[in-house]
Amino acid sequence: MQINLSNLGKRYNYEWIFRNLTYTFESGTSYAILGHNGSGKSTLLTVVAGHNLYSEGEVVYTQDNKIVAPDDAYRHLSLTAPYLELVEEFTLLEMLDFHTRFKPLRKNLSNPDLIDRMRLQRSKNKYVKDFSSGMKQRLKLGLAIYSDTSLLLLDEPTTNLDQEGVAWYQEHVDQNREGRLIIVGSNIQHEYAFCQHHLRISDYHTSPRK
Ligand SMILES: Nc1ncnc2c1ncn2[C@@H]1O[C@H](COP(=O)(O)OP(=O)(O)OP(=O)(O)O)[C@@H](O)[C@H]1O
Repeated sequence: MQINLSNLGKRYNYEWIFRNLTYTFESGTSYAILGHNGSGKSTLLTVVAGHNLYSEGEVVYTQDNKIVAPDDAYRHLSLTAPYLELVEEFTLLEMLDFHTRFKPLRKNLSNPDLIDRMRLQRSKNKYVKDFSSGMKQRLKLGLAIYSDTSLLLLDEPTTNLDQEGVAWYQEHVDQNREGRLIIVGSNIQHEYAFCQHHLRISDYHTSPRK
């Protein structure tokens, strides 16, 4: 997946979050969107994911040299973010069955294989609502990283993870980078250390922002 942003701008009410953003995210490359709290990292990620409307400019998605209609872009992407909820009423096995009906897994992994990779074997019949916050984060990351998508969007990926969880994230994202466009929204170096390019969202502010 390649994404071209042209003069992109997003406004909430009368406040411009970013403006005049022209940038190309190349396929097979990893990018970090950097900026202080409230600078607009999540806003840009949700706009790129098509979950949030932009106010001006253009977003063009290209896959294998063919333009992807914006309404179809969601088929090619996976996103994880603190504000996205899991289905709490499912057990882990039910959650995976549900998710993989819409988003098959990479590398012909089965659902039990993914549970092994997430190191959640002992919790396969546990309800998601009874997971710890770190287990929920590992589940969200596992679903995103291991979905068979060419665009991986990671917003604050190590939220709620301990040191072992951070190492797990780094290992698994590294094993699943090849050929994919990855965009990380973050302020924490260990979340985006693997990214070749950095986009500072404050470069696209129209005035100082709090
Ligand atoms: N739905 C909304 N309506 C109005 N303003 C919003 C909305 N969502 C976000 N904002 C504003 O947009 C700005 C950017 O928020 P955003 O969440 O994108 O920042 P961020 O860089 O991801 O922050 P953080 O590092 O704290 O997660 C903030 O001023 C925020 O208040």
